[in-house]
Amino acid sequence: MARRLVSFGTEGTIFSRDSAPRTAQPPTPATPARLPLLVIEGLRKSGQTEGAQALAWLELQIAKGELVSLLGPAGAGKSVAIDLVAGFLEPDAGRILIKGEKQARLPAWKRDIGLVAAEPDLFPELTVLGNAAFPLEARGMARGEREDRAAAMLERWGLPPALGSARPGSLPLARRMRVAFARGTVHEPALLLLDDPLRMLDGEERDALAADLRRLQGELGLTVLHATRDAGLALGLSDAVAVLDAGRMRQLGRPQALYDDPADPVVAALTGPCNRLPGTVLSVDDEEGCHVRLDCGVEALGTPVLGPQGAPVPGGRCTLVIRPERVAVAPLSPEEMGEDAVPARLIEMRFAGDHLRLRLAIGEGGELVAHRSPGLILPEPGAQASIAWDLAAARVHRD
Ligand SMILES: Nc1ncnc2c1ncn2[C@@H]1O[C@H](COP(=O)(O)OP(=O)(O)OP(=O)(O)O)[C@@H](O)[C@H]1O
Repeated sequence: MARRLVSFGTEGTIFSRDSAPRTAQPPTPATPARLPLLVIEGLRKSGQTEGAQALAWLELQIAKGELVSLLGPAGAGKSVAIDLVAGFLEPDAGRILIKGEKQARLPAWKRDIGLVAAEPDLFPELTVLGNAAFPLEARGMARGEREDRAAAMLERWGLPPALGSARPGSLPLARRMRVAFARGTVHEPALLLLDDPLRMLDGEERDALAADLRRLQGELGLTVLHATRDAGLALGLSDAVAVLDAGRMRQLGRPQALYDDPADPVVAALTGPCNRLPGTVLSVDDEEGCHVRLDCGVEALGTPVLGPQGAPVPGGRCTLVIRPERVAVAPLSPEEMGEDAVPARLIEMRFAGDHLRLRLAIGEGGELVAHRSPGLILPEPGAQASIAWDLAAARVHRD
């Protein structure tokens, strides 16, 4: 592996939105450059069972015109967070401010929000136009004006005027979701809450709606808090992403900073495919990086991360994290491949469209995955191979 210095300082915060050095707890909340439209401070909600935490800690700010995603697996607390901001649930602790106003004790219908959930939840007895106009009707707007505005908003979301008189039940799901987006934005809410609204769509329909959301967010100046389980969607759509796991926010950052510099192995796994290789730290050096003996016996180098558990220390347990696309693979001996290359054996190679997925055996019972572009010269299954990575691509986290 090419040796180059990527040292991590002790200043900064893992909750910074920039790819600043990773540091230990306690976290400092992210501070957007612009005045925050939404402020969430120390938000907490207990779960439905004794002692459980539905949301153990959430702290973030969203500036006007920004889209921030809550990314986490099923049960991470994303919907609970959205429901707390919407006013459907009362927090046990913490504060929510929208445009500087405290939201405590403000019922949902008085909050300056729009909401689109995973199910379109349209009113079956109303027409498409009636559904889209509903928030304006609830605010007492005269029929003519609200129908004009609703028709214009439906069109922005890609629904032609002829559909206005249809019942939502007659439309396919992708179009019903678009009606729900029109209904969620027609009253120009200060904050748009999206509880995984693309979850049930797939393929082109999903991509098209995601692209329209991003475009209309800019055109309408929407400020958005979006919840999703899908790392690709969160990273591709958002100005910033808050990674949630078991009710706790683990890291907040810009998409690329999160992907390149996850604060811990859990964030690494939640933000994209990664190899997590357990081992013991042999040495830590500013120039040479962190020298690790993996449990499979292979010695490897990575950049030490000063994360929530502290920095890796010699003799301590650690996890070396490396993204599959950062693992170079060649049908060569380690000597031919270069300094710090590791002998490997190809177990399996699978075609995955834009890349090939290689499973490789290393050391005694070790295994890792590499993604390589089709067209590269790669080893044959079972044949000799070597792998290598750049020091900056591998991260060593203290366990
Ligand atoms: N109203 C509620 N009050 C207290 N706890 C709740 C409430 N609703 C859900 N929970 C609990 O909070 C935890 C998080 O659930 P939540 O629905 O927020 O997860 P999620 O991240 O949105 O998952 P998914 O992606 O499956 O929607 C779960 O353990 C759930 O049982």
